Amino acid sequence: MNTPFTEALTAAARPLVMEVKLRDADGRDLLGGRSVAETVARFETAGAPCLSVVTGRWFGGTENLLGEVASRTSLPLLRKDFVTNARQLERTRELGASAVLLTARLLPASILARLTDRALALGLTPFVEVADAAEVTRVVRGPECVVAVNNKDIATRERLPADPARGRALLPAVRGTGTRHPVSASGITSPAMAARLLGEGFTGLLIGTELLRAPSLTAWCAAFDTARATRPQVR
Ligand SMILES: O=P(O)(O)OC[C@@H](O)[C@@H](O)c1c[nH]c2ccccc12
Repeated sequence: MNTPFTEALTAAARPLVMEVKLRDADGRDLLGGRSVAETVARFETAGAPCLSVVTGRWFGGTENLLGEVASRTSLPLLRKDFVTNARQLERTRELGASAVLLTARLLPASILARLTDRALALGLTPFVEVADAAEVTRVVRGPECVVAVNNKDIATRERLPADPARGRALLPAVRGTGTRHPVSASGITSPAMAARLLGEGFTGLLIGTELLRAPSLTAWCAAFDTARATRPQVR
């Protein structure tokens, strides 16, 4: 099943899910003096196919933030939060998202399966985040999900540096779920790293901090395009 979120990601020249996140895990501001509206406009101008909105309060988010972003753009939106029940999924839909983060680390297998079913029934793409091989085995309905490898550890509130080797090791298992959208998420810190992950076989990337902090998004995207063009694709 294709949804606006997966369609946009598949069709994108640059398959980057650009993230609106107000603060990092230590409470430091990430918008750099820009308003939410300006941040959304900046991502749209850079050609983002879809956006992620962090509503989790660890990162300064609220449900209102998702509503605000939805009122500013018609791009498909992913809600990133620690969703644990069906009511939150309904609310996510009401607020205008088209995809929702389900964090395998936080959810027992039966709950992950139930929330995946419920999200799909509501027309939301499950964006299932995994961090190890055991979590990958708990993904259900893989062909209808985005399956994202989180390069950071949510158990340490993502404070430690990213481990891109994790994605490389897990990619075959992630593909084995049947997903058409293996994504690499978190801790992507340069255009070269982003290009390398796509070269390794990820079909999309989720990037927050690095793009929010980039002095020029145009320059970042140009460097990314150059890095991609000079890297052979290994598939
Ligand atoms: O800013 P980064 O390192 O590019 O990471 C983005 C995103 O993956 C991160 O914000 C995130 C990963 N898992 C989450 C769960 C809830 C909220 C946010 C997140």
